[in-house]
Amino acid sequence: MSIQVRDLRKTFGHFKALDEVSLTFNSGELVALLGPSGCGKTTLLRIIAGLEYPDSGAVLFSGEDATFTHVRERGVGFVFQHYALFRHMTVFDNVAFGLTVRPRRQRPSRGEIAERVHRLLELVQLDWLADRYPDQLSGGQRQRIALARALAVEPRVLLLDEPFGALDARVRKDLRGWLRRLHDELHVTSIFVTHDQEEAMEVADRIVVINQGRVEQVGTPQEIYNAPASPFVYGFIGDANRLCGHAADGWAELAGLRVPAPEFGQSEPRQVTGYIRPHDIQLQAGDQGEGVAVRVESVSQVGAALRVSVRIPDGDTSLQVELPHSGGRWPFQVGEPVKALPRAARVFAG
Ligand SMILES: Nc1ncnc2c1ncn2[C@@H]1O[C@H](COP(=O)(O)OP(=O)(O)OP(=O)(O)O)[C@@H](O)[C@H]1O
Repeated sequence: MSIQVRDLRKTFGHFKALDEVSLTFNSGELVALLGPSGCGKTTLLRIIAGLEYPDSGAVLFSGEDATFTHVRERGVGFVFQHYALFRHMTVFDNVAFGLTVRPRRQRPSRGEIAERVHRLLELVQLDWLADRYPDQLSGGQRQRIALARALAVEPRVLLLDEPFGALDARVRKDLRGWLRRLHDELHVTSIFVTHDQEEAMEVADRIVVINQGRVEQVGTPQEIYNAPASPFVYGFIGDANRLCGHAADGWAELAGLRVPAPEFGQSEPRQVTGYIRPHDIQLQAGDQGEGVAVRVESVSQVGAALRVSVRIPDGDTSLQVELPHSGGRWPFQVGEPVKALPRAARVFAG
């Protein structure tokens, strides 16, 4: 099922939590709502769920207005960060819950419920825990059971609010891969909230970047990473060197680095801010050749990459550079003069 939100606004007192938010979530897509704390992600998710109503604007499910449809009638499944499974119920009964509380006429038979619960427990690979109680599970297992429980009622939409937020880094990483695979199997339209850019990049088909209640950019993880639409997105997604300078005649001068700036064709210099990814800077040993002369400040190896910090002499600007490194001796030593040449940059006014 597709979901559309149109011109959503929501205020709490004088505070604008959502400001003219319009988005389309395609049927069967897995979309991440990504942004810093307090930007409005959860408010948007709650409005889609029917747990909150907007001040104005509309929510459409498969093209039909569902803005004020009751949460029970929307056919949504939820998983929250601290999803309280019923402590006095076994895993089996927790997953069966949504089916057993249905009115008699809509309720599947006991046999059908048992079959569906076991199928879901197999899907989340925890069938062997059916008789345990929530207190006897790890945090990661609890979230998988919470997901099985949300899926039991065959929701048309799955909404996940920081589902792995409370888990440690290792378990989070495992569960991300697992969620992606599960989604590929089920294709339920799913929206998940996260403030973790790596999680969004790894799991989502598309990412919606939100800042202060407004949509900054929507795109695939590659689009968002390779072509950030605003300084905010540059600062929020991936690492970037941020440099101030001036631009005119199609070129920008950023702390001594000269980069193309085709949007600034005017002859009067304008103040700009440029962003350069660490892996978009080339380093060449010595003081010959193209680029700006810099000095190596520090070198460290992180996995298969070499992180080099270099200092531009006229001022106190440091550049972070990332180079692939397959082992062996480091090509640059601290204190050495090198030439830095940016291969790609993006320049914004101001
Ligand atoms: N019921 C409420 N009453 C007053 N203010 C609220 C209410 N719910 C949310 N807010 C405010 O609206 C803003 C957006 O909140 P929201 O929970 O949507 O942010 P978020 O992006 O999900 O943040 P986080 O990642 O920290 O959960 C916040 O500043 C929050 O304090």
